[in-house]
Amino acid sequence: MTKSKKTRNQSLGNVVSCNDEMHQIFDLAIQASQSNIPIIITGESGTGKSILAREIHLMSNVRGEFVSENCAAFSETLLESELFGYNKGAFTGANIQKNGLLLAANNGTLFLDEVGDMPMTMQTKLLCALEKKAVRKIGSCVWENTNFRLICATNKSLRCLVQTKLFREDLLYRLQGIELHLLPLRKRKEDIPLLIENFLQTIPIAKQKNIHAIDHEAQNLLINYHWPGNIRQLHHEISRIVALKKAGNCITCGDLSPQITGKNHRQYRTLKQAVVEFENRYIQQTLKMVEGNKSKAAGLLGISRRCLYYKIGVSS
Ligand SMILES: Nc1ncnc2c1ncn2[C@@H]1O[C@H](COP(=O)(O)OP(=O)(O)OP(=O)(O)O)[C@@H](O)[C@H]1O
Repeated sequence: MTKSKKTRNQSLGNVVSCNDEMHQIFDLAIQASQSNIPIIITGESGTGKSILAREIHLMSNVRGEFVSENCAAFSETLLESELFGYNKGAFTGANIQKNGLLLAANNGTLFLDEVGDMPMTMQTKLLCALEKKAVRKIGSCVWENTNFRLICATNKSLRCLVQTKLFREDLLYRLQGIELHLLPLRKRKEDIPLLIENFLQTIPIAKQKNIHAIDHEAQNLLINYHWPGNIRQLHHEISRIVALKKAGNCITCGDLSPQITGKNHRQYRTLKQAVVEFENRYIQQTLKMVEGNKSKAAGLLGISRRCLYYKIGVSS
């Protein structure tokens, strides 16, 4: 019996989606959660890898904690002490003995985010710990048993990292029991209205201000935007809007960021730049139409050959 279930709109706990491909991923995640096979979640930054990992932990039958670490956030030595722990006196500043996260995750789930950024020496130590199901603290010669379900996430291709010798091939095989790939938001635009609705229900300030709707035009602008930062960016956009909104219960175009409405002044071209761009395009089209014959092109464009040569930067 799973604790978290797919709801009517096919969401998996807090992971919301109405996209068919994502539903297949949800089904796979439910199946995977009931086994102890390592899981690797791939996808661009902000596509929901961390929240899916947490849902898998909630659905699984493990009794222990969900312990999470971002492998890109620490220097090599810090990451080592975070993961493996240390004995008192193991290095300057080690005033107490400390368990690492591999021990803290015993009987639970260890989630290693951005695993592709893990330094090589740490990869070797991790592989050894996974093989032995045991860890040795820094400065200790005692192996301590630990048994956890491993979920890793990466926005890089581990196969490419293996080819460039930045990731151990044997560790890759050890990690990739089941791969769950999360689509970028631009490939599941049907999720945008559902996510907006979800964020309006879950962002506290939206509830406080009773902002519960979005008008059609504003929603269409959000659907048509390409979302390079994926769902994280959409979440920030909605959080920003509700925080700044002074009046009204409905989000409108005027509330959206300039990069979404296309009114980003820094990206705006002057009239002169726009005219030059148009002229160049038009001249190239005409030249193509007359198969490069400059006299014919000049005639069609109503300018002298000399002027045409000047405009396309060729000396006559
Ligand atoms: N399907 C979803 N439904 C609801 N919220 C989501 C969904 N996917 C992502 N989010 C929200 O988007 C934000 C980013 O998600 P998350 O941190 O899980 O992404 P990530 O892929 O792990 O990012 P990174 O690769 O940068 O670590 C979070 O606020 C999360 O709650």
